[in-house]
Amino acid sequence: MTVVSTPAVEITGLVKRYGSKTAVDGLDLKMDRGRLLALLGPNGAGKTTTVEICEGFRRADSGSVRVLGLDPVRDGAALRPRIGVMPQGGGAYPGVRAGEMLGLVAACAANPLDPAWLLDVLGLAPARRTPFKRLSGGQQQRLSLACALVGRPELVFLDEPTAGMDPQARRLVWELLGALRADGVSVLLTTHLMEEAEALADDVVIVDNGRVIAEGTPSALTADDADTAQLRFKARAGLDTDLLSAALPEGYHVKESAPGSYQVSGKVNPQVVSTVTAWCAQQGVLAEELHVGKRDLEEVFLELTGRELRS
Ligand SMILES: Nc1ncnc2c1ncn2[C@@H]1O[C@H](COP(=O)(O)OP(=O)(O)OP(=O)(O)O)[C@@H](O)[C@H]1O
Repeated sequence: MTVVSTPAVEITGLVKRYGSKTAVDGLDLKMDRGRLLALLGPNGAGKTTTVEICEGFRRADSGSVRVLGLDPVRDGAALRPRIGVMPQGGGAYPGVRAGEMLGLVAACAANPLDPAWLLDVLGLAPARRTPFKRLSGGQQQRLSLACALVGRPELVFLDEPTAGMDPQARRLVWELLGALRADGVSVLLTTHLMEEAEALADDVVIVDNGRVIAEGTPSALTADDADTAQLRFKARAGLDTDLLSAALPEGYHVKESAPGSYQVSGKVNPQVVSTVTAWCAQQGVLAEELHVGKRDLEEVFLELTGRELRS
């Protein structure tokens, strides 16, 4: 007998308005079990709203949302023990100690992980007696992650899990998320850090203005059309790209994909690089961040929207 498992998350035509503001505007998303999916987008794109609807904290205005095959509002009681939630900003009783808080959450689960082990893995063992309000922002975030994971959820929602963490703490969290994924846990995280999405995700969904504007594996999203390395650089906005295109061999074309970000289409060779830098020098312009190679997710976003991801 073939067992067809329902997707971890399936969203169709999701719409959510706050007054006259449409935060989510017809969003479709499907996430299979055992995947780590990063919902990537700039501030205000609708990521948190989407995740909160999946968690059952907010109601959709229209559209359909299924989490592990269940309706997050109607079937909330059945769903809650099976999912882990790390909300943006976290929160706890200010006086509760880190270890006590995790112990309390663990006590509510049928088959919890060992809280002491989890504190250790997340670098929180030395802080286990520290009251929540005295933990650093990054420690509070890690404790919030520990609380989301201690009940061995099948699916975890993490809203900007590493926001405000130093690089070392971020590395610990990335390692733990990698281990979860290896164990077959499904993870949906939101981020506006493209490095995070590239480092962790099996699948990336880029949202902007409440809609999906691109989706796929990180390598599919960043693959160039011609499968060749391309040349990109930054300089002051408004360079005469027609003039620069004319200076290049036939078939090459330069476009300003966003103010001050330039992209040369065509296969890069040493002569093209030298012509571009020489032409900029003639204009008295410094070509900065000269980059030959595949696009990264930041550049994919820039090309799709003409805006920086971290706006
Ligand atoms: N409770 C609310 N009342 C009114 N507007 C809201 C509310 N929550 C969110 N919004 C608006 O809805 C839009 C989407 O917000 P949301 O928090 O879902 O985006 P986001 O992608 O998670 O952003 P960020 O990366 O900043 O967390 C934004 O314009 C936001 O200002």
